[in-house]
Amino acid sequence: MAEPAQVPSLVYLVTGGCGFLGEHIVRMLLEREPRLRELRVFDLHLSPWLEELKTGPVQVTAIQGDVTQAHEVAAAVAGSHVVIHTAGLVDVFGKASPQTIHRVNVQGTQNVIEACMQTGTQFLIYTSSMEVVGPNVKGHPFYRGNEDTPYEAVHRHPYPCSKALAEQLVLEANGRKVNGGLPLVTCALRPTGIYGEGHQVMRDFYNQGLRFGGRLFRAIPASVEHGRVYVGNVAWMHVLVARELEQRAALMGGQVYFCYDKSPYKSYEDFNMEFLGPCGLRLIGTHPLLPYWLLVLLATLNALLQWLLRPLVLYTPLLNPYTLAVANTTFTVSTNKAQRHFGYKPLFSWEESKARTIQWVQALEGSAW
Ligand SMILES: NC(=O)c1ccc[n+]([C@@H]2O[C@H](COP(=O)([O-])OP(=O)(O)OC[C@H]3O[C@@H](n4cnc5c(N)ncnc54)[C@H](O)[C@@H]3O)[C@@H](O)[C@H]2O)c1
Ligand SMILES: CC(C)CCC[C@@H](C)[C@H]1CC[C@H]2[C@@H]3[C@H](O)C=C4C[C@@H](O)CC[C@]4(C)[C@H]3CC[C@]12C
Repeated sequence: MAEPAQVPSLVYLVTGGCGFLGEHIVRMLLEREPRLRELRVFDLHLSPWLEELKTGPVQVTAIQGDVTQAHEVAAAVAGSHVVIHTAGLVDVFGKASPQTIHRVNVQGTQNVIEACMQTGTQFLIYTSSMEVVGPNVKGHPFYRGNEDTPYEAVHRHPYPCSKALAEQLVLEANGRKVNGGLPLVTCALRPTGIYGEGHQVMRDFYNQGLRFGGRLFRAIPASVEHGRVYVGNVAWMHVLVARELEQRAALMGGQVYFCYDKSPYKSYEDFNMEFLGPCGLRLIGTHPLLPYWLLVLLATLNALLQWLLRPLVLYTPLLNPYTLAVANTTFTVSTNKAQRHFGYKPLFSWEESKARTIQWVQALEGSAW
């Protein structure tokens, strides 16, 4: 006998749903979650494209709100079956103060957890990050590691510190009783460097290349491997976890999963050139054009300039001591934990991921960016 038609009955909430990853999660849910009755998109800044999503069969509710405001979070969470919490300040460039990063990423996550407890929402998926693990302050490489690989996760920068604290809150909340007496089931997903349509850093590299006559100048040794993952596969993993978490709560609850796909291991710059090259840019140099000590000096000068200019203007270059250190430290993952625990397989091949990203960069040419 055919399966009874699944009556759309579920309410999902995506915090940060208007961001780079959030938008892909929202669109993926509408395309691939047939049980959805309502999709709530909660964000500090609502995007115009949300309006076009309101014409479909699923009720799309746009909620302008701030995760640091507990009452706003509780109102958005109330009545939802699943919360995907991806809102956050992804700042390694000094745009926000350490206090603000902590308030949004840590206190905001605590507010989401408390809202689930108070309103009886049982399932919470948190978008964590590779940076919860590393690279650490000692610059230790993490080479083709997995969720169980021993690694000294020691951080000083506000962003990785905030992600580590937030992830810990989410995992510790697993099993606590929500209103109504049922257990909260949580898990955390750790993407490595996400790329794809809408990636701001990729835009910055592209615009920098255009400013230098189509040339980018190598600053990172080609031997330093960085793990990257396509945004569509990260979104797909979120959708899959949200679907499987109820049936596999005993196995998946309180777990962390790296987000991965078949994207090749390359240096950060060489990987970017997979997309920027076909769009006319050239990476000059087979080795870094400047010695590392000079890059450290330039990065330090950038940090000093940022501090001096802050009362007048926000100066946030790509190169600073932290980004230089991260870029120069190998960090790649090799795991199949997500496949073993909930049957994850990348939705997009490397070829498809590459083609989609190139198409997006090419469309940037005439854009206002
Ligand atoms: N981009 C990456 O490479 C990457 C890698 C690993 C993990 N992550 C994580 O993925 C998540 C999304 O990252 P992204 O790259 O899409 O960033 P993004 O900045 O594009 O999206 C974040 C969204 O959160 C919203 N937001 C920020 N502060 C808020 C607040 N106080 N209240 C409500 N909404 C708020 C922003 O408006 C934005 O729409 C983050 O948690 C980040 O730590 C990103
Ligand atoms: C030599 C300099 C010009 C460095 C330029 C590259 C630099 C801006 C890149 C290199 C590595 C990038 C980070 C890495 O992909 C992982 C993450 C974790 C994620 O949670 C947020 C983004 C972040 C920090 C990337 C930011 C940009 C970085 C530092």
